[in-house]
Amino acid sequence: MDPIFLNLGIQPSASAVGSSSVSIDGAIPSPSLNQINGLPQESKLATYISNRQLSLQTVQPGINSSRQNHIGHQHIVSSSQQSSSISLNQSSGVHASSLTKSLAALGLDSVTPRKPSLSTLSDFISPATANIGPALSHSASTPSFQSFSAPTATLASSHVTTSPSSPIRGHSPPLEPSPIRGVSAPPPNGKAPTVSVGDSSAVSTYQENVRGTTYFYTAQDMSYNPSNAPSQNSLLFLPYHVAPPTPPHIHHFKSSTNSPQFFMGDELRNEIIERQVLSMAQPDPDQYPDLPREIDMYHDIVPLEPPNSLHKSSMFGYATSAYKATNMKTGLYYCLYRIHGYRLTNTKVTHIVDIWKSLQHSNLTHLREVFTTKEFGDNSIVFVYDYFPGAETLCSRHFFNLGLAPNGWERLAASLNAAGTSSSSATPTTFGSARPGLDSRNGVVKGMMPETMLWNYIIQLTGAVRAIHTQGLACRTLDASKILLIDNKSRIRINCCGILDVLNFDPNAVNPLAGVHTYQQEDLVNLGKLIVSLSCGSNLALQRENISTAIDLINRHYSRDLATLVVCLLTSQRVKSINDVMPIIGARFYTALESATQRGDTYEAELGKEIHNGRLFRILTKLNAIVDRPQLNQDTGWSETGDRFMLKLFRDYIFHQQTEDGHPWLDFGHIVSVLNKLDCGSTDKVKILGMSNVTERAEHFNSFLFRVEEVLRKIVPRNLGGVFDSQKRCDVLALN
Ligand SMILES: Nc1ncnc2c1ncn2[C@@H]1O[C@H](COP(=O)(O)OP(=O)(O)OP(=O)(O)O)[C@@H](O)[C@H]1O
Repeated sequence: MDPIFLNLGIQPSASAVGSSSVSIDGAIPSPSLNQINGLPQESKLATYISNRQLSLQTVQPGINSSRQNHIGHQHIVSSSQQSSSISLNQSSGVHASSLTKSLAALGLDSVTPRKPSLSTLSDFISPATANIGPALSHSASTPSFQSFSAPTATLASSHVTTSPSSPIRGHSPPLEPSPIRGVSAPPPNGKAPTVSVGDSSAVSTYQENVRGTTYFYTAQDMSYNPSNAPSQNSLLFLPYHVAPPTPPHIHHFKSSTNSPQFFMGDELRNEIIERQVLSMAQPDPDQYPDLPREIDMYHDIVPLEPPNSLHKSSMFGYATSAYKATNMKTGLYYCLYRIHGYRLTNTKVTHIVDIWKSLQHSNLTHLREVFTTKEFGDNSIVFVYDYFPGAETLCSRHFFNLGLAPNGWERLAASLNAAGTSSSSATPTTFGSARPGLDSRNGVVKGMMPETMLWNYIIQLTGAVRAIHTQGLACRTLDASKILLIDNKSRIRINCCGILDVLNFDPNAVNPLAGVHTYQQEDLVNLGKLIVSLSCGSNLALQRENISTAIDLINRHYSRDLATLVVCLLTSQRVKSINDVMPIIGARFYTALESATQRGDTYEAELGKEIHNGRLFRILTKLNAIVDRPQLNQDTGWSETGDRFMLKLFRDYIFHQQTEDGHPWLDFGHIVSVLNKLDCGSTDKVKILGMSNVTERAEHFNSFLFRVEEVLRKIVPRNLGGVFDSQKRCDVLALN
């Protein structure tokens, strides 16, 4: 596509009844410096706009006229204001056959060939990673020194050369932010900065004096030329943020839909929302009348188990309860795992607790701290773990949720008997359908876990156990009731590690960790038992009288590797170390790695969409904080009056457009495109027409942005700060 520079000119709209309009059109008047947008003469923005417009007029006439020959005529009028209207009006003889198409061209295509403005890529590509140049700005917060491109004429007046070793001394700190956002300016015409030849550390510096304050800029701050980029010199970067399509490697392993994927996929969104809702749930005070308000450094105590479910844990020998709680200092959620009626007698145990605290693995719930409390009315010891909203134990997922309990095991065993007990007569894939009495779907016998899922668990569990053993500890909680499934699919974490070490701590032992080797061997046996119980869908499979039937089932249903692994773990031929399991897992590691990588890719693609959404939301928040405040009519800082009225017109330009025949015109692409132009401070122009109290002029997107920022800088501490500060997540808005 030919280079197109939007040149938005004044052209009264035929259907514009009101007194003002914004139109996209041809010629641009060249405003004098002190007329520009009512900005003070010394304003960098005023200087920049003036020079930019002059240079556009002198340098680009051919481009402007050629563009006018290519773009069809359009006329779209805003409906929101009787007194004002906004129109897109491009002078050309060609008829507007498709409004949407042409506007899309205005919004997106027109920008393709242009060199990037300094701020264009800043939100997403850091100079370090993208290698595309320095000083890319970010529009989400206060303008930074890096985001400023100095105006050409003013800066040309002086420049100095310095090096990092000779600090610049100025009247004011050199990093003072400029009000200009996202304006790209070429280096001063014909006045290149001085650079010390042969001294690679030298930095070219410009200085500008405004009302007695000296600002210093490096050449890198002032301009960015992609041709200077070492490895990207043949690329031009879009000066706007546009949402790219889903990457093909993601698209092809997801179910594709016809609708454009602007937002995160439903499945992932629902999953995340569900977890967020759960993590913020509060207990019903009627159901839990005795719940303490605070325990140690934690408040908002929420039980994770139903009321009246208290029972003695078979693993710990004490009654236990799990709560979600919020840490007072950090506001983070944790799981408080309480052991009822336990009195800690010796503090030497802190040594072991410290080792557990230092142990981090993606398949373990991290132990954060241990404390004792009497807040529950007894002596309790509380183990604080990371909290995973919606986590459920493997026991509840696989043993109770399949509709097999309580007689699942019996049914499975009976099915086996009905099918005959010869382990050599069936293959894992055909067994289910070949044997009467066994309900099989997709080659999986009901009640028995699919082998791929089993291996997936085994890989994660052995990874965690390996990390624990390497640390000189033993897990001791390898049981389906102490393994959490933390998503709806297959991510698991071993829970409650370290509790038995504390509960069974012998203060008189010479070496409290002396029994670790024995416990590690027990871990291996427990892993074998866990595999058996998961394969058969029941803990009953582990009972002495059932175990041989269970092994027989495994032999018949699963691969030889799995059967071998179980036998090795459970019998005397068992593996001596967790590392011995790795060769049996073999190439299945690749499968696990592959699916983890694919998942990572998917999440990254989803995250990419949300980056854009969050940014545009921020812009909209800012704009809407200013427009339509009639009660503040007397204050010239707001959109109902004077110069600020243009912000309201601009809002209409984004959202309230009409076709020539008066119908509302909505195009998501237009909205996204315009917001992106605003965000990056595009130099494209929107022409304001016939406003009663504002002279006709073309407005850059960056000057709208400047106005929004300027007003917000004034009002946020006064009017909005309180509102947003009271929100826990005010950083998302980053208004100032
Ligand atoms: N770190 C955690 N994050 C989120 N939920 C957790 C966490 N730890 C435990 N839970 C939840 O708390 C509940 C109780 O856990 P617990 O270990 O007591 O299970 P249990 O089946 O009651 O075991 P036991 O029979 O030994 O008491 C479970 O539903 C579990 O999902």
